[in-house]
Amino acid sequence: MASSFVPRAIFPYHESLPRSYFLGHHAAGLSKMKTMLSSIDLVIECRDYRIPLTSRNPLFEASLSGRQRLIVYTKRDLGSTGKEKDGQREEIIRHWHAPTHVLFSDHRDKRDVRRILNFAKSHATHTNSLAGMRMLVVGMPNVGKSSLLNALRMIGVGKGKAAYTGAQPGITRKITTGVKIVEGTKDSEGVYLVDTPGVFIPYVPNAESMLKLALCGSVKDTIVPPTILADYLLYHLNLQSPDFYASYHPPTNEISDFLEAAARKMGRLRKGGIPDLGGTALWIIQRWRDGQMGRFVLDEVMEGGLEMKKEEEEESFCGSINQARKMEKEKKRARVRARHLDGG
Ligand SMILES: Nc1nc2c(ncn2[C@@H]2O[C@H](COP(=O)(O)OP(=O)(O)OP(=O)(O)O)[C@@H](O)[C@H]2O)c(=O)[nH]1
Repeated sequence: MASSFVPRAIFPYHESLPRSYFLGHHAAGLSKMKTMLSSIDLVIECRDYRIPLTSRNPLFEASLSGRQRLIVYTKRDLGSTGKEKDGQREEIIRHWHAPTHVLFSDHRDKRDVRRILNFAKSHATHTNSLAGMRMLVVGMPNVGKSSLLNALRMIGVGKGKAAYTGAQPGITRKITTGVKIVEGTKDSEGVYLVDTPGVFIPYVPNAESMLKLALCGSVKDTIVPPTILADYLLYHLNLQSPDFYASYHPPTNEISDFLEAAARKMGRLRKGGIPDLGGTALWIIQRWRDGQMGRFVLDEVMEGGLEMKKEEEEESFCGSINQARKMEKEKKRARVRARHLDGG
């Protein structure tokens, strides 16, 4: 019965989860961004509205400082239902970043896109450059950079898609040439936006952050086992409301029961009628990513939350790529040694 159901208060710790997804094209993209910085007037840094703390990449702070920044929290439609508590959350987030300007966006909402465009235009009037203004859009993989670029171009100059977008991370691999998003005038060439590849954090400070990033699509779906990810989603669904999955199963903390019932209901069966749990897990996760299984935020947003996050990063050496790689290798070696000792 729903009334007697008690959701899990904490999610079990999964030590074996990978904590790194820093790929070659992430490192290459970041170094190219640094070399371009002198010709850039404004950096638009995208973060995911559902994980406003976890999708912050300290590498951008370290590498792209010295340029004015606009922080855009993307995919607002997937984390907000426009209620009072959403407004309060956004106020706290604005407060975290003051005096840096913050905007929230759903790339299909013209008002949101216009707000970003207006910010770019007002920045351009202060730039006073005959050659036009160049902006860089940066952020974690799959956060919605290319979708935002396309939306700005459509509203700004009425032109169609200039960048590929996709449900998996890593669609943009290279830095593009600038795309016009605001027409020029007799005094200026207009505003150009440069798309960049998503850059992942060198070392994720804890296993739960990795689960959040994976759930929001920042790492490929092959990196974290889908049933663990679906279990993490179930944990959050239960904290919000088990009603979100009422058409598949009554309230439960048992991921295998839930996936089995959903697989049977959707006819996702293997040979011999065995439920396809992995495939069903991915399907459920995708439904949540599409906003069809509740719209909510995974990070706890509170005053002082950003400062606490920065302290956590410093403790876990998040800014040091080499150290992170070394730690990851050492952990792998320790796991292999432990397996040998167990005779496995
Ligand atoms: N619901 C919703 N989906 C969005 C929004 N912005 C982007 N998406 C979706 O998120 C996915 C990733 O978007 P992209 O624009 O390709 O992300 P990216 O940051 O350029 O990805 P990389 O190529 O990894 O750098 C796509 O499926 C988009 O349709 C948004 O505001 N709301």
